Amino acid sequence: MAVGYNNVDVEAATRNGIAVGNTPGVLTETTAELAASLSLAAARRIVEADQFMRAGLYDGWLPHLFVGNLLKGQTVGVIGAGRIGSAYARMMIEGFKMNLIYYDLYQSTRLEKFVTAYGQFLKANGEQPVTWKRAATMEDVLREADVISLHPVLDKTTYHLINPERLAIMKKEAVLVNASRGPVIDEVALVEHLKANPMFRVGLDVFEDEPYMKPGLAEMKNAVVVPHIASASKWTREGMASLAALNVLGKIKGYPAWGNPNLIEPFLKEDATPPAACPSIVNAKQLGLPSSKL
Ligand SMILES: NC(=O)C1=CN([C@@H]2O[C@H](COP(=O)(O)OP(=O)(O)OC[C@H]3O[C@@H](n4cnc5c(N)ncnc54)[C@H](O)[C@@H]3O)[C@@H](O)[C@H]2O)C=CC1
Ligand SMILES: O=C(O)C(=O)CO
Repeated sequence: MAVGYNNVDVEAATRNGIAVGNTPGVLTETTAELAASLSLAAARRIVEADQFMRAGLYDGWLPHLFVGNLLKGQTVGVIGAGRIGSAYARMMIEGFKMNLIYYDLYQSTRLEKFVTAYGQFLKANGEQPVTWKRAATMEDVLREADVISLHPVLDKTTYHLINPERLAIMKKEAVLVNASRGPVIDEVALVEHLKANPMFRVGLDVFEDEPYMKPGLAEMKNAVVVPHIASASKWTREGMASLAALNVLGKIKGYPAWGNPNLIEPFLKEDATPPAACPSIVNAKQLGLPSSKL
């Protein structure tokens, strides 16, 4: 069960009349929160400092001990401003008063409106307003942002989206976070970049050859690594299980596909019968399945 389905050959499934279900929406905030956690952990060197403390190396406050990056007033870059990317952007903007630059194939009007409104609120309170920019190219995001989080789907257009050339244009003290899919980053190139740029930091939830890391990554102090736990909250995992089970049940019962997979709340109510529909079938259109609404 997952929202990402890059590991499924949807074309082959469609050719064989097989419906492919996924679990959108219930992972959005949980995954965005983990990306925000990785951003903070990398920017403020939390894991390094924790290891230092546990090793008994702390012998008093020092002005330069584990100095990291301040987020307030800096720029957050989002590549792939869909459900999760937009939720992450809102957290970083509202939580840390960061400015936004994003790159997506589509305009995220709702996100832009949110930043504009929040900027006006800050201004009305005598504070520096936050700003947003939709970048014309991914390179613009990489050049300008202080913290960059990757949230696109994995497909041919995003495979090794972060490569040696693109790493080279990022700021030397940037923070890069990936809670999308491992192969979005060329991990061998990343290890080399981390070695050459000790102030460059990453927070990774996903890896190119999961469950393995590329040689050298585990030794890098400027990398925070966690084992694909972005969606690991109880509410989310229960929601994923419910959506997956309701997709299967719906197919067995011959129900139509739900009309709007971005609006899955009716399937999650504990005190109500779920709609007679499959919550999210990604190849519903290609299979010619009828569509249902509330
Ligand atoms: N680490 C984890 O546990 C989790 C990882 N994921 C990953 O996150 C991905 C995104 O999930 P959602 O936000 O729900 O999907 P979404 O479909 O709402 O957002 C994906 C966004 O990527 C954009 N995009 C596609 N190709 C692009 C390109 N070449 N350049 C820039 N943007 C591009 C799309 O236009 C879309 O806005 C999933 O496909 C999955 O792989 C999702 C949940 C948990
Ligand atoms: O849903 C997904 O795409 C995952 O990676 C698992 O949470």
